[in-house]
Amino acid sequence: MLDSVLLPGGLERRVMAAPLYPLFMDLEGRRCVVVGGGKVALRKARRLAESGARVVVVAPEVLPELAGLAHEVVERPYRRGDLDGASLVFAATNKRAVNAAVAEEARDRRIPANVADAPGEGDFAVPSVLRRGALQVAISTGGASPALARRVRRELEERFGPEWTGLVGELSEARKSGRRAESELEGVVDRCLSQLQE
Ligand SMILES: C[C@@]1(CC(=O)O)C2=NC(=C\c3[nH]c(c(CCC(=O)O)c3CC(=O)O)Cc3[nH]c(c(CC(=O)O)c3CCC(=O)O)/C=C3\N/C(=C\2)[C@@H](CCC(=O)O)[C@]3(C)CC(=O)O)/[C@H]1CCC(=O)O
Ligand SMILES: NC(=O)c1ccc[n+]([C@@H]2O[C@H](COP(=O)([O-])OP(=O)(O)OC[C@H]3O[C@@H](n4cnc5c(N)ncnc54)[C@H](O)[C@@H]3O)[C@@H](O)[C@H]2O)c1
Repeated sequence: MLDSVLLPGGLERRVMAAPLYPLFMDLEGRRCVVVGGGKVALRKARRLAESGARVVVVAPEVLPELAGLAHEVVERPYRRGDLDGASLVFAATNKRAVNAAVAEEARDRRIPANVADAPGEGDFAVPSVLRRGALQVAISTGGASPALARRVRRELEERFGPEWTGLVGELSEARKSGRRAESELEGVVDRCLSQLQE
C-alpha cells in the first residue's frame, strides 16, 4: 500500500501507508531469484549471498561480480516460470514491464517479492544495514528516503567501531557458558555503549 507525503518545497513522495514489519530471516540454503544483473541486483544479491542463500540471477547481461557470487546464472531475459522453487524474489531490471511481470508471477505463486522501481508492487523493502559480527542494525525509512537510510547507516558506522565484532563474539561465548560469565562482561558493554554517546 502506498501513501503520499508532502515534503518542504512542495515535493511529493510516495511512501508505504503502514510501517513495514521488521524481521531478520534465515535464508541459508534457500533459493532466492534475482531478476536483473546490474548495480541494484548486485547490491541485493551480495547481502543474500552473505546470508548463505542460493542466489539465482536471471538477466541477459550480468555484472561480472554478480555472476561471481551467484550459484546459478540464467543468461537470458526473464520468462514466466523462472521463479519456480524460490523463497524470495527480487525484481531489479531497468524495465518497468519486466519488473511488473516478475511481481505478478511472485504474487500468483505467493512468493514474497521486492520490486526495485515500484516498491508498492512488492511485499518487502531491503534496509540499509550496519554489521559488526552477529550485531546488525537495519535502517529503514519505508521507502520515504533510501538516501537518508544510507546516511544514518554511515553515521552509525563511524560510531560502532570494529571492537563491537569482538564484543558480540565474546558475549555469545559467555552466554553459552552461563550467567556468571555473561555478567562479567557487563562493564565492557557499558564502556562500549558510553563511548557511543560522545
Ligand atoms: C537502503 C538500500 C538497501 C539496498 O538496496 O541494498 C535501498 N536503496 C539503497 C540505495 C539507493 N536507492 C536509490 C538510489 C539512487 C539515488 C537516490 O535516489 O537516492 C540509491 C543509491 C545507489 O543506488 O547508489 C533510489 C531508489 N530506491 C528505491 C527507489 C524506487 C522508489 O522509491 O520508487 C529508488 C528510485 C529509483 C529510480 O527512480 O531510478 C526503493 C527502495 N530502496 C530501498 C533500499 C528500499 C527502501 C529503503 C528505505 O528507505 O527504507 C526500496 C523501497 C525498495 C528496495 O529496493 O528494497 C540502499 C542503500 C544501501 C546502503 O548504502 O546502505
Ligand atoms: N531499489 C533501489 O535501491 C534502486 C536504486 C537505484 C535504482 N533503482 C531502480 O532499479 C532499476 C535497475 O537499476 P540498475 O542500476 O541495476 O540498472 P542497470 O541498467 O545497471 O541494470 C539493468 C539490468 O536489467 C537487466 N534486464 C533488462 N531486461 C531484462 C529482462 N527482460 N529480463 C531480465 N533482466 C533484464 C539487464 O540485463 C541489466 O542487467 C532502475 O531502473 C531503477 O528504476 C532501484
